[in-house]
Amino acid sequence: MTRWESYILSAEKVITSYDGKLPLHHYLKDFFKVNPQMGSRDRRWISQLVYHYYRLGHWNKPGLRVEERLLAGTFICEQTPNDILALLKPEWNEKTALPIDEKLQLAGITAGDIFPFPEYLSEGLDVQAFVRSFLSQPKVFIRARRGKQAAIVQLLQQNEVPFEIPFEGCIAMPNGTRIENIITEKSWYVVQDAASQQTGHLFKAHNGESWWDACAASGGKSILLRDKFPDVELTVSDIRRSILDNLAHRFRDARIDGYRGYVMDLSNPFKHDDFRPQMFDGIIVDAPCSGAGTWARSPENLFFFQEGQLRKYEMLQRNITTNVVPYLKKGGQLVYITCSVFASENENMVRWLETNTSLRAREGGLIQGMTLGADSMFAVRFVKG
Ligand SMILES: C[S@@+](CC[C@H](N)C(=O)[O-])C[C@H]1O[C@@H](n2cnc3c(N)ncnc32)[C@H](O)[C@@H]1O
Repeated sequence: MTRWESYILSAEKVITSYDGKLPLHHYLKDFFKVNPQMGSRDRRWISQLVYHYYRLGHWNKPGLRVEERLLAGTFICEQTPNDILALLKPEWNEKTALPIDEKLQLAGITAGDIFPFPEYLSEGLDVQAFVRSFLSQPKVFIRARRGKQAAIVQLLQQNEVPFEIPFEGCIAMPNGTRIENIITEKSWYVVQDAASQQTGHLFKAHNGESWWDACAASGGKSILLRDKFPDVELTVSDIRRSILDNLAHRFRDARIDGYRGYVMDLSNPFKHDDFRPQMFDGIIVDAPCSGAGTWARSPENLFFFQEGQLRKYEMLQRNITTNVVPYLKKGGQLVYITCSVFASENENMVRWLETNTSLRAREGGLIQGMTLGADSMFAVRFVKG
């Protein structure tokens, strides 16, 4: 058996045992841990094959074999000839540099095969660009902090790292760039997708105000808020202690201090001695969601997605947002964010909140990241009437 055939076999092994419950990169890590004989080149190729497989989303046809789909994925997603196609599908190997639409046609795959849910998408989304975005790994973005852009740029140039600056403070680099080895001072930057950085335009705080990042995760939005408004009083919460521990670690690296952190499940109405009605000037609800705007980074979620899951997210988003509104001052702001491109989690949720709560939408909408090689998100700023 050639090295390439054994890569295909290993990729098949991963795919047939993987059920989508763990993030794919964790699953692959565990797979390689129990297969220590595989070297770094083997690991890279097997991972790439598996990712290519999932990038084809919901494409299927009668009798489609895993190997056939792995080869189709490799043809569509790789831009240069490679040994796998040379051995197993030579007629495609010389065509890898063709435009993506021609390659899809040659492989007999349509955008609708990959993503058969266009009717659920948010208004105004460029569907073709969205589906094409699944077929390559997005870039990695950092946000330069506290006037450090020039110093970061100098380091990137010294290390011959190709980069772009799509807008002030945002630096895009090829995926896989080992930023931490190049910029060793961790407080100079945060890793944050371009779309996520853009949500900050809706944070219209005033210094001294009290803000609550209600679904804080590791604190990406909180750090953005504090960078813009260093004197904002910050409260953060999330559903699990381990998440807040990660946040504490990230805040230390970012030199953010003086905040209050709470473990809270906001899907049910709650009472807490430290939370009084109308105590916050601003609330950020970066809600749990389908994550569809980030599927180019995690194509396994595209593969396992079923439209029935949307209802669960819709209910969670309604409940979390409704449960935090009483803690917002009259005239205060709530920024609702998802990394989804589905209408039910985005504009339909805005309509529902306007009908069922005292929130009134003021500005914002869909942030399409595809042309930048970034994620897509949705963010709207409400004011409480
Ligand atoms: C999209 S992430 C937030 C990302 C974060 N704001 C950032 O910028 O990195 C959504 C977060 O909501 C949290 N979450 C999920 N269900 C929740 C619940 N019932 N109550 C509170 N938080 C919840 C998740 O644990 C997750 O960390």
